[in-house]
Amino acid sequence: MSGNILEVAGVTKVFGGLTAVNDVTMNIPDRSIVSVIGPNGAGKTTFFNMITGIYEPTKGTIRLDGRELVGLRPDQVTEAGIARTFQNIRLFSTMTSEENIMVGRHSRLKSGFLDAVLRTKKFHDGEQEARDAARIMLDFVGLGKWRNELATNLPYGDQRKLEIARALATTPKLILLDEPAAGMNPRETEDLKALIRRVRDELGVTVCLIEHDMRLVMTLSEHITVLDYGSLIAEGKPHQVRNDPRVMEAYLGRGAAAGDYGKEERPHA
Ligand SMILES: Nc1ncnc2c1ncn2[C@@H]1O[C@H](COP(=O)(O)OP(=O)(O)OP(=O)(O)O)[C@@H](O)[C@H]1O
Repeated sequence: MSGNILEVAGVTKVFGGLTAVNDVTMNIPDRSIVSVIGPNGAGKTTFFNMITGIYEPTKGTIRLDGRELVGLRPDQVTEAGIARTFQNIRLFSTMTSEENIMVGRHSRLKSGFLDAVLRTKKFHDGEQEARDAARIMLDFVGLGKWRNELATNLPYGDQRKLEIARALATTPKLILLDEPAAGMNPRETEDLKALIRRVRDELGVTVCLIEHDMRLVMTLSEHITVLDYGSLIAEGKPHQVRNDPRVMEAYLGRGAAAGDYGKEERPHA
């Protein structure tokens, strides 16, 4: 065993004439918290989309615990042990918090279509298991009191936590969070930071985030990978990346302020 939960080697994605991700190699150690950063359009989301099977890489390999993921569908990647949240909230607004998580749990249910139609014992057992798992996850993220509330009625920060709970309900080995702090106020961001640490420490789930909030990235990450125009331009511990001239140039070149680069691009609450 290499000690890496994920090994991405030489991954490239070309859209027409544009190379969105260019020959990126990145290893994520098991049970670590790591970040992928970079200016807008650097290729971060495309990178996540390749890991999760939404896009097939033009080149390169992606291994989870030694198993090749390239060629798998998104649901098969979830089944293999990778969960994710998206940049924009993607909850079902007409469902309760609990139901939103049960949907996330779906890929783990063993009963099939016929079991559902015939309402077999297997179906009921599966349904109960999904409900129990949803409650455990709601309690874990501190949303137990919102169990029967429509997702759309939850405060913004709690909706983002609900998305994390839904992803965790698939019992992943690795969770990818795409801009989890976007739009959060400082108190919500602090809460989020504590939750991400608990996901790793208490559930043993490896965390990889894309994030523009540099304060969060620098205080939470054990390792940071920096992309610019699709290429990896720097990586290392937060203090190494923060002081890397290539990183400063990548951000400053686009008019960001030193020390807080990237942040002014967000409409902050
Ligand atoms: N499906 C697609 N077809 C064509 N071009 C795409 C597609 N998806 C992304 N791109 C392009 O690839 C480049 C990288 O985009 P991507 O969304 O991965 O960047 P990002 O680093 O996540 O940016 P942001 O921080 O703004 O979310 C951009 O130039 C984008 O326009």
